[in-house]
Amino acid sequence: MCVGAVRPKLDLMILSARNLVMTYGIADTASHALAGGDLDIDAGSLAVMGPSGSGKSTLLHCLAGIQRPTAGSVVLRGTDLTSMSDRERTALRRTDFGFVFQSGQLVAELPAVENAALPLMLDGTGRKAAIRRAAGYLALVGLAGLEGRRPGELSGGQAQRVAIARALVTEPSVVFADEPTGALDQSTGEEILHVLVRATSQAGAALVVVTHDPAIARHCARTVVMRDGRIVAEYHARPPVPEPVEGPGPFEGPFLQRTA
Ligand SMILES: Nc1ncnc2c1ncn2[C@@H]1O[C@H](COP(=O)(O)OP(=O)(O)OP(=O)(O)O)[C@@H](O)[C@H]1O
Repeated sequence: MCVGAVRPKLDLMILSARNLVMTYGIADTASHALAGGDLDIDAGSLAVMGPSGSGKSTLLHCLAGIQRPTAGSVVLRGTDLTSMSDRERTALRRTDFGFVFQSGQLVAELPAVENAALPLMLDGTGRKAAIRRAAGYLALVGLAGLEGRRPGELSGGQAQRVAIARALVTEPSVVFADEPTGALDQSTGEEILHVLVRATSQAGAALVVVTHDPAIARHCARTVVMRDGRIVAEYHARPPVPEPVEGPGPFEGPFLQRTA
């Protein structure tokens, strides 16, 4: 493991969804949460936006193998998740995906470093090695020195940093975050998103963030907008404009450029 170094990626396209359909209920009561559509996820950060009920969480759950779609495929580096058994998908989630939820969902009795090490210990890594690796990821998210604090002794933002370290500790291919800043104030939320984008990039993982907040989505390199179960728009952030070398010039902040 090399925390902080970019892991080489041989194949840029990590996850591909094709013709995704998710229907809840039947006949008159059917609700079409995903109405068919494609999405490719490669290295970098992707925000999924859209109004309430547009299908954001359902899309995330299908991409992450938590739910099996009614139709369509989700392929992780050549392996179709939709043709796997529940047991196989559960095993794949543990090794290939990391998750960050709205509130950290940390174990109150355990110190930060043990919370971050939990996925490794549950997967059979020895305690000492797991804790050493978790401490590296805590440092990556700016929590060096706070390894021994229990969740009750951490701020909301610090707790989310522990959750980010926990999501990265298994060295996943993709980190999925569902409204990861929803329980934080605006400035802490933006700070945490910045940490999440930077840490996942440094760990060599792709990031998929569901959010309703454009200020949060702006931290991601790419944004898709959903409506009625479909992706209806896609934007790419412009690369940051270099600082002018001499003299004051017009400031151009990062903004979104519509590409679809
Ligand atoms: N378990 C379920 N049973 C029936 N319908 C569901 C279920 N889960 C979601 N839905 C429906 O599917 C549609 C999409 O829901 P989803 O939660 O994916 O949307 P969302 O964009 O994430 O919404 P929010 O922003 O409010 O979380 C909605 O119409 C919702 O009511």
